[in-house]
Amino acid sequence: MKLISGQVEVSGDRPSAVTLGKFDGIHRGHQKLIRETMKAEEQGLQTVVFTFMRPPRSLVKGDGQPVLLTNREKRAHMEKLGVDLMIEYPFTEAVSHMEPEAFVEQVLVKGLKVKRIVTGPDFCFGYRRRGNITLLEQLSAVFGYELTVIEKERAADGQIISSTLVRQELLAGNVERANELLGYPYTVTGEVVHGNHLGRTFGMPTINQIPAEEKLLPPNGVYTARVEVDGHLYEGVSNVGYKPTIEGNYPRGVETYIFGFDKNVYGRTLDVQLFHYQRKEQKFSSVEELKAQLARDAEGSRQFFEQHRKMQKIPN
Ligand SMILES: Cc1cc2nc3c(=O)[nH]c(=O)nc-3n(C[C@H](O)[C@H](O)[C@H](O)COP(=O)(O)O)c2cc1C
Ligand SMILES: Nc1ncnc2c1ncn2[C@@H]1O[C@H](COP(=O)(O)OP(=O)(O)OP(=O)(O)O)[C@@H](O)[C@H]1O
Repeated sequence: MKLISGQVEVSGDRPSAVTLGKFDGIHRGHQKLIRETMKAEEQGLQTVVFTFMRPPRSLVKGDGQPVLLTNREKRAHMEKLGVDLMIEYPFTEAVSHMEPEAFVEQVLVKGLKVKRIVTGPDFCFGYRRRGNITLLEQLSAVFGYELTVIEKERAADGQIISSTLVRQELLAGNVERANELLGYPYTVTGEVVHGNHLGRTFGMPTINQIPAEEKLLPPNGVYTARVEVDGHLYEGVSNVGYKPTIEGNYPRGVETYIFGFDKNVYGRTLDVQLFHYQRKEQKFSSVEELKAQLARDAEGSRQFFEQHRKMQKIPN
């Protein structure tokens, strides 16, 4: 996959099929849109995903709302989906004031040689979000591209899937629901850093990770989890939080006891997949109590995996 990041002037070398949006989370709706865009490969078009370097709303309103995917994680997902070109467009003052007609003509038509545009029905763009599918339809006759508007993907209960909904579910601790909407397990990526090496003395070595500041974390507590190391998925149990039982001040992090694993992974960047919220993070009155609870947490996680494997509910 080719990446163009932070450039206002973009140019594609081949005619393209383009889909646009923030794509935070790349949920099932986004995946449907991207797959639809990729169908144009049969007509010799390259698949382009046009996204902004950070959610436009955070700049417009000045709030730094946490994200489901960091830029780095988003790139990895796009690559895996088979996107040919990903554009991370800078959201500068000038860009936010661009009229939608100018954006279509200069960026999509002249820059990317667009022949097909794929969006959802509510896609808005340009100054004051005046650009919409009606305008894209009108301009398709002028610039000679085809517009495909796809219906919104829904959850099994009929609810429309959106990044906002996934964020709400995760913040409420509903990891299973979030995973259903995403179509994959919510994953936290981070470098493995040194902890206090206390876990080892309990017979439960853990990996400690401090995720990117902007990454949305579910509520502090214990989660059934899986960690990917060298292409292998290891089951385990994670704690999200500050470990209040242990003296000292710790940043909010993710700490995982990986079952049957004792390789040295310090300094490596690993993915932790979350499946199920088990309990709140607690301040125990002694390390002994914490240790006993950790054994129960691990057992809870093992049981979850065993039951869900039987129901074939755990993805490979
Ligand atoms: C599954 C799991 C649950 C945990 N739950 C708590 C908790 O409720 N309260 C707490 O203070 N620390 C909790 N911790 C963090 C432990 O305090 C930590 O694993 C232990 O201190 C070892 O840390 P170290 O790797 O820095 O040595 C939990 C850790 C894991 C892996
Ligand atoms: N459930 C869905 N099914 C199909 N397409 C979708 C779905 N949700 C969003 N899209 C489309 O994906 C593109 C990117 O949209 P965007 O990144 O704003 O997604 P969103 O999930 O609706 O985000 P938010 O919740 O922040 O509004 C748009 O064209 C949008 O219409």
